[in-house]
Amino acid sequence: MSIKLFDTTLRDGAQREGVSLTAEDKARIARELDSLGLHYIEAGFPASNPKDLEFFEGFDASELENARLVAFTRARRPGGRAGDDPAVSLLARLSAPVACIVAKSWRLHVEKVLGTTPEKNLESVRDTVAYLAAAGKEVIFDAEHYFDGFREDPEHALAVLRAAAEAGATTLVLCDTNGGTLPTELKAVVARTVREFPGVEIGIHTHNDAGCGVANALAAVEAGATHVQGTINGVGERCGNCDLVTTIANLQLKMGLKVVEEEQLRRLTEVSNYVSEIMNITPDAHRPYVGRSAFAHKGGLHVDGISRDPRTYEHVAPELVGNQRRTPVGELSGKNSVRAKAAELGLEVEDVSTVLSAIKRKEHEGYHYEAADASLALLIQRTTGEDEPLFELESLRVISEKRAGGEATVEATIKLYIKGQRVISTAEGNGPVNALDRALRQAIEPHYPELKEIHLSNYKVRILDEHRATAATTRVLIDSTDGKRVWGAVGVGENIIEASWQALVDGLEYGINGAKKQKG
Ligand SMILES: CC(=O)SCCNC(=O)CCNC(=O)[C@H](O)C(C)(C)COP(=O)(O)OP(=O)(O)OC[C@H]1O[C@@H](n2cnc3c(N)ncnc32)[C@H](O)[C@@H]1OP(=O)(O)O
Ligand SMILES: CC(=O)C(=O)O
Repeated sequence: MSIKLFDTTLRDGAQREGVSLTAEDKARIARELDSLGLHYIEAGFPASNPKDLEFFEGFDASELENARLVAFTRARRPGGRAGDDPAVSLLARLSAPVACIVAKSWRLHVEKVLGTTPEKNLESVRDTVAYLAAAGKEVIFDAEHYFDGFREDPEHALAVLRAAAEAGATTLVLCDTNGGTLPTELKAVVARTVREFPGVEIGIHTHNDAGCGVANALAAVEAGATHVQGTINGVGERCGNCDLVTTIANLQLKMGLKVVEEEQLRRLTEVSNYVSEIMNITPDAHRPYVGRSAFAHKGGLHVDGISRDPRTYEHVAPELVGNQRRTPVGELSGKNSVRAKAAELGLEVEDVSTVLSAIKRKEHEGYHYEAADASLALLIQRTTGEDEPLFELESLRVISEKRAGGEATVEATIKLYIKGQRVISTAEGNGPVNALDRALRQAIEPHYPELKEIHLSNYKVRILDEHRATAATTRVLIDSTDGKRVWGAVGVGENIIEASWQALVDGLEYGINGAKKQKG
């Protein structure tokens, strides 16, 4: 069975709250989706807004190697003529070779929203599809609210599809527009519809309002649908659409249906992250198959199993979808987790039990090493006596001053020994961490020129026991970067300056020693 993949990230996906794509963003995403081997890319609703029109007027559909470009519109208004309806006739003029037409298949909508009769609605469907087919377009027909419509009046829902098919639609797409249908019912309705239209391609378009977007699409394929619509990462209005990323992986790896080439499947993680990036959405680490945590094994028993055979705790190999296995270490880890993590960090550990006890003790104090590889590597080295501290601290002092009507100023003074030499350094900053960072760099940079390349890239504070109010323990996470890598460090204390200092020093020590090792 061959399945056609229809992506609507740029049309239905763009209806997600908070998303706004420029014509250039759409072009970039369209090229990326094309490289994934999708068959159709629905890039917008050109009659809706000037931005979508600009995209369709400016983008050369022949640039796409695999996919056909699709422009979307609604059926013409009841009582008129398709050629006179600007939202319909516009598609005939655009170069996109495929037109996707949405029309009502639920009587509630026909009567309440359009304020017309089922017969007039059928005329509108016939006229619109026939007009665009005559204009040389491949016409895909989206039957809006098909499952709700079928539940209320199956004959009417089927009549809408028949009108579209007779007028020249090549694919009839059954839409669970409100996303409330469950797989058992949906599968039965798809199977019945497939029987009614032998030889016609039946498609499925699902939403995720009942959490069944992907499950419903797969159920529809089992019932005979051969065209699947969805969006990358499931973006879409309300709770989103069927996630095409998960669906592609499931169709290919679980249902044995070859929908893309193997090397395209290995790009799934990259494409998912790329689309999140352009849409300015923080990628959910827990997305199936492609999330950063999708193959992260934290439980000690799990890491132990994985180290013997990955199939013990992985349903598929992460490499198949371009993802990778991770073994975050923490209080739930066992000795095998520490061995795996140390190997990942390039460290050798003989006495794993002592390191594991140190990690668990520190996590009990409030440290958390999952996002703090730098501090974890240093903890391992400190436990095994292999760390190389950059300096020895004598004291530090931070003064924050606020005068009435003026801005607050912060000054930090650090006294330390470096390579046997006592250094005193004072610097100002816009906050205590900034002032400490400046004073420390001033003191140690002459001895560690690598420091010039290292910058702080993120600073996060978390209060661990909020009920203790201002006496609460604070955990600080600092990310540092040398422009090529990013590493995290953690500090904990009742005093936010002390917690920040620990994370700051760990971040710099890990960065400088790593840079020295690389040079060496
Ligand atoms: C299920 C789906 O995802 S369908 C796609 C939904 N996506 C969007 O709505 C995003 C883009 N939409 C838009 O930019 C605007 O809503 C437009 C340009 C389409 C229409 O804007 P307006 O003309 O101002 O109408 P408005 O959105 O307020 O109301 C919709 C009108 O279309 C009619 N309508 C709704 N569905 C359909 C349909 N399938 N076929 C024909 N007419 C329809 C309504 O009856 C209403 O008519 P009225 O103006 O006579 O009251
Ligand atoms: C067409 C469409 O987006 C829907 O019915 O959900």
